[in-house]
Amino acid sequence: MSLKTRILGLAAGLIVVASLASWLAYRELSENIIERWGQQVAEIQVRYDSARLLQSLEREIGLAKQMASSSALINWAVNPDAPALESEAIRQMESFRSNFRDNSYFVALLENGHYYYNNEKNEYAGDQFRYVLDADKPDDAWFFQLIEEGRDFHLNVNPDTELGVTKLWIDVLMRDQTGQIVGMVGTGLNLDDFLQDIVDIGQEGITTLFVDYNGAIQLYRDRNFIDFASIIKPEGQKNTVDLLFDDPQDKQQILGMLQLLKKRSDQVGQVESGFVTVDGRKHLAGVAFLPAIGWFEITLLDLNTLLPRSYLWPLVAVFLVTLLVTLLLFHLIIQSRILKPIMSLEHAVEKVREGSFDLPRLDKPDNEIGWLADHFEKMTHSLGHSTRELEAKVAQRTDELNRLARIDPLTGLKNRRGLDEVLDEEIQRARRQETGFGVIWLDIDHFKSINDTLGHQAGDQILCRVALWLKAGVRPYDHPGRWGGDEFVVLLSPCDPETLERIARRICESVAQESQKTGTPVTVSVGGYFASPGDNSDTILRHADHALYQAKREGRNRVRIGTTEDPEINPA
Ligand SMILES: Nc1nc2c(ncn2[C@@H]2O[C@H](COP(=O)(O)OP(=O)(O)OP(=O)(O)O)[C@@H](O)[C@H]2O)c(=O)[nH]1
Repeated sequence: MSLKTRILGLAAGLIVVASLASWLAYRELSENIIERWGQQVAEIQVRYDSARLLQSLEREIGLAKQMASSSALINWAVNPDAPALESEAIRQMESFRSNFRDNSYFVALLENGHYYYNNEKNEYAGDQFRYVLDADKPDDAWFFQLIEEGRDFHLNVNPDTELGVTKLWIDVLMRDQTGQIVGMVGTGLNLDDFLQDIVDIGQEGITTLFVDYNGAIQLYRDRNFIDFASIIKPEGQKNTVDLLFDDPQDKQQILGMLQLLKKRSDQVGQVESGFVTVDGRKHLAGVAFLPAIGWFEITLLDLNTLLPRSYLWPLVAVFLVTLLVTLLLFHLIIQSRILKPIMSLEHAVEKVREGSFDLPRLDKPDNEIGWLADHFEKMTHSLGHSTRELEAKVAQRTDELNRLARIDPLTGLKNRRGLDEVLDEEIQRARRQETGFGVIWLDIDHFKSINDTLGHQAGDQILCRVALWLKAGVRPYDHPGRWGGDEFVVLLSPCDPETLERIARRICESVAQESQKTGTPVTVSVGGYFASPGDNSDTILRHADHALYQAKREGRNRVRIGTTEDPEINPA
């Protein structure tokens, strides 16, 4: 796998991991934010709803308490059979009726159980006495229960079957100067209007309900859940708040909150909150205690409706786009700053490996890779320079060796190999140009005895001298050489037979004359042969050697020129 693929794979892997981590962090964070926000909203909402409820009830409760402390009503309750007191009391009741929001009231006397009532239509004018409360009638149990409990104030949601109305009743006990209970007064609020105005305010995602000390539902948008006549129901038969929750843990949680708030009832404005599931949807529940009426307010916020997670999707989109742009930028930077320079460097290394020091243009970014490329370029230049220098030296040495391999070390003339090469060249040239060339073969006479008498070193000296005289006796473009031992060969080109003979004689004579001057006279026997085009080296050398042999045989120190018709060479 290439480096590019690996780096891009690694980058993609890292980005996937980062995205995953970011997504988890986003989920955790968004949940956290929504929860914190929800808790704040729940607390504000529960306080707001409580304030709205209390605001709408406070005036009615105050009026009802005022009515309960009216002396005309108390006096009458103590003496219910006195007609004067009754008419004064009814006058008082009617004056309160016009002040109550519902324009209705009720008065119940403990002494005789008489129940008085009039409504906003003044339907029972002059006939306010409606019926007698019966302790044995379940519908009237509320009255006797409240009297027994001795609670001075109570809110009660109850249908009055006698009157055919369902109201939120405000019940206040009437006491005489000694504190004895003498009756009960109050007013009612139309339940449907109340639910619509205070409880079911139509805000999507927000549910408000009120429960009493026992958790019995007193006000809720769905009337079927309301625990009517709660006060007279035994425990276990009440419609309690846990009916709303499917999860037993939620029930426990809410009931726990009610207990806690009840304990802290002296601390004003306390709110508890927690998550619950209602109708399969997660809600945040805010709970507050309303000591003025002895109820709890519960506000349920459906967070998915109030703040759907889709609101945060633009954030996710921004994140994803940023991620993609980052990946693209990362790719471009890695490509231009690392991968391209590395690839151009690799290409250059490959060229050097193949023996070429002419580098292509290298990418050199201002980083470690660029510096490496620069070092490599300089190193390659100096390597190329040294290699060229070395190659030149090797070629020079090789030429020198080649030259030395063709030179006789003692005399400095061509050796046998050198002579062979020149002979081949001359044979070729003769063939090409259809011209002949001359060959001289000479041998020092009696050289063995010179060696024997004067010594080998003196012999060498004579060989060197003969070489010098030989060189001096031929033309600059001729090729003198030492064939081996005391034998020398000269190739004459261009040449004709006359020149061959003339030069051969000149050599023979100059050796004899010059050696005289040295005190060690020597002579040479010389064989010559004029090679014709088409002659090969064997023929040529054999003829020259034969001519030399003849010169020797005829007494030495003489020249013999061989011919192609020589019967001893060509016996046929
Ligand atoms: N000093 C010296 N002697 C050499 C060298 N090479 C060969 N010789 C000697 O040269 C002599 C050649 O003798 P030949 O050519 O056979 O005989 P010659 O005595 O010259 O007699 P002819 O040729 O018949 O006149 C031998 O004794 C070799 O040992 C050399 O490099 N230096």
